[in-house]
Amino acid sequence: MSEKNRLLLTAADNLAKTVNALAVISFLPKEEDIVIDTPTVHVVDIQPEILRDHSMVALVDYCSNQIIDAVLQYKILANVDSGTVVAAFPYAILIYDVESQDNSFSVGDYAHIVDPEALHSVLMLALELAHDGREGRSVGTAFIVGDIDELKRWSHQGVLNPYEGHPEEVRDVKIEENWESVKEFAQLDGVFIIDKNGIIAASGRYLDADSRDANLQSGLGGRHLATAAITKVVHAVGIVVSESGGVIRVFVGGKSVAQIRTDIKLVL
Ligand SMILES: Nc1ncnc2c1ncn2[C@@H]1O[C@H](COP(=O)(O)OP(=O)(O)OP(=O)(O)O)[C@@H](O)[C@H]1O
Repeated sequence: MSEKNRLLLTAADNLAKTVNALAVISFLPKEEDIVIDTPTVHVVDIQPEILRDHSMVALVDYCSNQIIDAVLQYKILANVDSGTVVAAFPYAILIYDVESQDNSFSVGDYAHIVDPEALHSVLMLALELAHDGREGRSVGTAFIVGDIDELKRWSHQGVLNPYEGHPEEVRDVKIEENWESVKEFAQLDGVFIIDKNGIIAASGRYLDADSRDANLQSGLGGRHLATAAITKVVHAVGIVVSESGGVIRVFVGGKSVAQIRTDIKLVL
């Protein structure tokens, strides 16, 4: 690690201790030879060097965009929704409040619809799918979590349901050992429907809610429209992993309530 990066990380550590931060989010190259006291999260898949000769304004713009994306992912990975983090960039150190307006989405906000632990698990899974895809290919799917009787009523099976007849313990999204099969079935056409406690009822499911009224940003296709539409008629939270965009969107009440860009990846 260059001497400059070592200094930046040490300064970030000191600042983190002063403001009692939850973590240092490091946008510096990850190397093993420096360990700081504050828990550190490394951001990978970024190329800050591309901004080496840019203006101060461009740098600030870059840092603020990156920190918004990183903190949204950090909130999911660490399962926190309040507190402060310190971000260390090659050019700057920022103190950032995880509750800031850019990151106001919080799993607990939807506890009246979905068990927060179940929603947290689905978001973790969505992040893994968005980052890693499946067998080298990007995968798009959606998880609709909520009132399962209503979800069944507003959807139908597109292909045979691979979860049919299986016991709850292999259908529970809160159990990490079950994620491998979820990732496998995410390649099927259609979506997952999941009850409010995180028990998967079906995958390969086609949503029948009328999406003609869904008012989403242009460029979003059938999967996003259908997910938005079903959350308007059913007490449910919809999480879409886009196959084409590297973005996870969360829908409630027919509207997008969070947009998580996944072109950067955090490593704890
Ligand atoms: N009503 C629906 N219910 C379930 N799945 C759907 C529905 N409509 C579309 N899909 C699924 O979404 C897939 C992608 O469709 P489309 O490209 O139009 O969606 P999109 O919103 O642009 O998603 P992405 O960003 O992942 O490409 C389809 O192949 C189909 O599997």
